[in-house]
Amino acid sequence: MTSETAPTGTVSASVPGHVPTPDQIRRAPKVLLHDHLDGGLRPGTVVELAQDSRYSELPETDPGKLGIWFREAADSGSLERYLETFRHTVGVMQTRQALVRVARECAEDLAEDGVVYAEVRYAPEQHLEAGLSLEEVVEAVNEGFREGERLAREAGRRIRVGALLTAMRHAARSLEIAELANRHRDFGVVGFDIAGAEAGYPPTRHLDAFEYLKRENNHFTIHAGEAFGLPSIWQALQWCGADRLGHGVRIIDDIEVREDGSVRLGRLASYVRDKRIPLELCPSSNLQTGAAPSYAEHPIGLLRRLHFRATVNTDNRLMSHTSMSQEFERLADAFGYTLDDLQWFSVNAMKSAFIPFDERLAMINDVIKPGYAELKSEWLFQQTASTRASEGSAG
Ligand SMILES: O=c1[nH]cnc2c1ncn2[C@@H]1O[C@H](CO)[C@@H](O)[C@H]1O
Ligand SMILES: [Zn+2]
Repeated sequence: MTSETAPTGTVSASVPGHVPTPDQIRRAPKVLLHDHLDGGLRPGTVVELAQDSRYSELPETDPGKLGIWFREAADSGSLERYLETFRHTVGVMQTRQALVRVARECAEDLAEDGVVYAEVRYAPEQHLEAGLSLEEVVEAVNEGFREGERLAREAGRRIRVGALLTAMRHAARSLEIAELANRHRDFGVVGFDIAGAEAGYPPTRHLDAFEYLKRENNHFTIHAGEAFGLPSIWQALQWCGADRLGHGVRIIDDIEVREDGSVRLGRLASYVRDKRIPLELCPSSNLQTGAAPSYAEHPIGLLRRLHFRATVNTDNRLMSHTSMSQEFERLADAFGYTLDDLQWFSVNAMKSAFIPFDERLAMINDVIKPGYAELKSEWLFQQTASTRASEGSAG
């Protein structure tokens, strides 16, 4: 497989340290591993679905105001309060039509943003209030993703979307959801996850689900190291056997940066880095829940320099008012990332996806690398043209 390219600061010979423009970032092929279906609805869709289903609890009925409400309510500094906002999105996602629509729009919106591969997660157990079965929920979401992929293709964009089935960590249905994920494997579902409030709900509560998935040779990620620190990450990896960490940002607590700039990794941080455990980092979400103070101080800067298998993700596009392009833009602003850095994150993410290795490799070699190469060569020729023009006007 491809090597993980040079660390920050070492730019390739062909492209000097050029911070990409918003347009280049949007056109760059991006890979998204951590995005919640119920955290990414269009505000206008929430309003319309609420009208259709006579859901009367929305705090605002104007789409613009509702979008702002979600962002502000999620800007709470605590994961628990952030999660309260999902009551309204889950509230309007209880019928087959609503699920198909939300999934279709999700695929379309991601494709429009230049995402070429996405794993989108949701908790089927939260969509049963109007009488759907777990199977019907999964079928509706899969149908929506397939429709969205098709509509994106018709609009000249390419995206592939896989689903991750989430079990809620405070509930007790994880084994059932793991079995559901296993039944729908190869039919749109690529893995399993647990989410919800972290403190007080360690991943080991769900050991039976993880052991079942391991026996089935299936894949899973675990939300860990977001609102709670190292013990949660350690349990997720060493007790539960997670393939990836949802967030995992608190691994930073096991890394010491000394005054002279040298760095010492603890045993757990070394394990995560050396075993190439993918970190599904979500910068904007972390700022809202208080897991990081600012983009510039977000641990992703250090984790990238230390060659952790870091990936960039949106978590909840509605609550964080973000997109993959936005996350990349914020990081490029904060850390001066170039197209080479953005390619590194995208290749890291593609390597860490739950689809078969040959398909990941094809995405890297046939889609991601050529996409970045195109942008870099475009920029190179623009540079040559503008240098010539300025030489011309000077002479
Ligand atoms: O960042 C997060 N940490 C933990 N749980 C989350 C996060 N974002 C969303 N959810 C939870 O996952 C459920 C299924 O998608 C959502 O309903 C929400 O409760
Ligand atoms: Zn999440």
